[in-house]
Amino acid sequence: MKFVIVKDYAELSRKAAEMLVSEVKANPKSVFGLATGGTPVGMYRELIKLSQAQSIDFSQASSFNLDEYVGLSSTHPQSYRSYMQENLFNHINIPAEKTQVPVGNTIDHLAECARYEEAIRLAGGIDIQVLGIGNNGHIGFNEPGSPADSVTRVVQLTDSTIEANARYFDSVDQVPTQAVSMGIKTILGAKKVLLLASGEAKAEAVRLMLEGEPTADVPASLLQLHPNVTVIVDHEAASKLTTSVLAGTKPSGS
Ligand SMILES: N[C@@H]1[C@@H](O)[C@H](O)[C@@H](COP(=O)(O)O)O[C@@H]1O
Repeated sequence: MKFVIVKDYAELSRKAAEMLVSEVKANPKSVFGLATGGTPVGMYRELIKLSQAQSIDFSQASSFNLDEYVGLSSTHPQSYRSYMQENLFNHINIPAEKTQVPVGNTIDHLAECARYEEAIRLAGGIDIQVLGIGNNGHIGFNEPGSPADSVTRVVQLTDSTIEANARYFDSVDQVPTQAVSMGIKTILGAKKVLLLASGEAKAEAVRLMLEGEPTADVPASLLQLHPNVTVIVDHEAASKLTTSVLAGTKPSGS
């Protein structure tokens, strides 16, 4: 696991965007795994800036988002599809039909989840998966207890996740209680993973992710099982790490 501490959110956003640009420059047909939430907003902003400044071509690229709320239509302002359109897709030349976000308001969730897994497989798998991290260590919407062999499925959101995400809705009771989410196995199937964490509220989750054994109780800790993970955190998110992690002597085997 490659662990990078940066001074602040601006630097984190720049570094992450530069990694995605390198990816598409090296392979114009890159398959991106994308994330939502507050953390990657700055990365998308930087990515748009770099793309415009350097005329980066996404016309052959494709993308798969981690998750979507159950019950929200793609045009709902708080859907993750709307988020992606506003924060990225409307501003780069990735073809609309090559951007995939799970459909949250289908009548047949099982079929949608199976279709999504199959679409990732047919695309040749994800080249680089971007992740944020929830305060409770979730990745995508894989809440504590999500098994390492889980694939795309409907998941129940925990109260803490619903409360944390209520800031995007008018009130907490408008936050959907379920989501369609890629599973841990889906995420671990990506060739590379890039996890971003910023701010003190993430410090404990970052510590639990990197210290100790991989466990389903802290879904992000299962990333220790992946051979190519880059974690970029700012000083605040790194503030609870022990010196052994900071010195690069832990986690072992990565
Ligand atoms: N499903 C998303 C996650 O993908 C995201 O990582 C997490 C943290 O969000 P934020 O970056 O806003 O703290 O929120 C949501 O639950």
